[in-house]
Amino acid sequence: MTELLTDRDIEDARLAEWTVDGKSLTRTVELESFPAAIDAVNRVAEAAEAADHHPDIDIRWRTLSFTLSTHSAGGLTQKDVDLARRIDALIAT
Ligand SMILES: C[C@H](O)[C@H](O)[C@H]1CNC2=NC(N)=NC(=O)C2=N1
Repeated sequence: MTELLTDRDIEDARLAEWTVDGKSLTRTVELESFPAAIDAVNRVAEAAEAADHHPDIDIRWRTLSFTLSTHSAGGLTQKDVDLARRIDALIAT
């Protein structure tokens, strides 16, 4: 099983756009339009499936919220940090 990260590990990862609640990481982003938001969701979905690690995604018109947690570990792992970085790259404008 993948190991849980410490608070220090998460700080050191410097995920500037993400907020941490202890057991999950969240980033909310506003895209330029609803189709642009859906395109972003599709890019993230493809990366998530390839990594076999899946975010919770909330879609509200053109605002997306991604919430990351490793359910099988009961908290944050390196998989979440890696996926956060992938999401940052995939939604960068
Ligand atoms: C079998 C497969 O690896 C697991 O079901 C994966 C799939 N995607 C997952 N995604 C997330 N976020 N947490 C998990 O524990 C998880 N488990």
